[in-house]
Amino acid sequence: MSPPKNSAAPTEQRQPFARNEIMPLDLALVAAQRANLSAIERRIASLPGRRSVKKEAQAAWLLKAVSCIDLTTLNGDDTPERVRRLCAKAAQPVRQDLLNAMGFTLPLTTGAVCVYHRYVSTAVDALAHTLIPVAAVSTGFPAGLSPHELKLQEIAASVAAGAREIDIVITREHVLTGNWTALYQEMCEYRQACGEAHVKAILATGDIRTLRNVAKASMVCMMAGADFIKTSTGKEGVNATLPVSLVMLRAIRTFHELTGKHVGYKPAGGVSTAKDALNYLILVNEELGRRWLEPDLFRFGASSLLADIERQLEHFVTGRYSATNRHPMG
Ligand SMILES: O=C[C@H](O)COP(=O)(O)O
Repeated sequence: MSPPKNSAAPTEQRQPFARNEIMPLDLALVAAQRANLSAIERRIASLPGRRSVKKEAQAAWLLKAVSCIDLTTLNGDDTPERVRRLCAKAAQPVRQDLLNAMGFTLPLTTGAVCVYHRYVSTAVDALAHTLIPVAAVSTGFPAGLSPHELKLQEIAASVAAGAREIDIVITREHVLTGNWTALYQEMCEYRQACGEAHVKAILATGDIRTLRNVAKASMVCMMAGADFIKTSTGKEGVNATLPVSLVMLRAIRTFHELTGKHVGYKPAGGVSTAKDALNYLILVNEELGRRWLEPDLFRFGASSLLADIERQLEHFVTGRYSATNRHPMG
């Protein structure tokens, strides 16, 4: 895989964010969604063997990955100070001496900082000198079982506090009971409550049991105006995986072929190594093409991925690995 040109363009030069729109629910299209498990497994098994990305190209791809990270803290013991440290890391994600040694001169930031609603204003203040957007997990994250009206109010509060991206969680029950109309209705209301803020629909794929459900839920959320579809909260038993990603990327491709709309993709939860990141980038590149490898259409939801990427970049520059604790996140 050749290295990306313009690996991590400054935010103001990035592609303008496209918006999806609400379209009518097409239940026949939902019913037509399939997932062939053995074909999916064969496709994923072929990934690491067929493509290896080495040295300079790998460093370029890892810088691209950094620009697509939603740098995340979603813990019960989060504090304003932790969020401020995370924001500082998002604004300078890779040490300047490493960037200098690689001859990398473009500004580099993460794609966003992702926090609970409580810390949106803290993050907005801490990032005020940057163009980095704040993403809020709203709608009763992670289970999504708060009363519907409260979920809509939480979205409105996050937007009012300055969140430019809202990561909503769907009600898994709607998928598990095949109630696609309820899922569509819910998602449409979330989309409307977000206003100008971009909305990412978290499917919680580890909870919805089958890849066919993943394909159908992806399609319903896109019809209901989701700007991104996202795998997981990071709190399910199983979070982002490559097979689930393949199903969601193909749903995005089908939706694009049918509507011309570009919907983004966000694998989240458990993506923690540079090698993982490269596999996801390769899969997205092969399934959707380079257009989807920009921060307006691709993000990693990750709390610890950046530390491993920085470690690998340090190894690329110095030939030595440093301890993970030399790359604190927050
Ligand atoms: O949306 C992001 C996830 O919650 C982050 O999960 P992680 O801590 O496994 O990287």
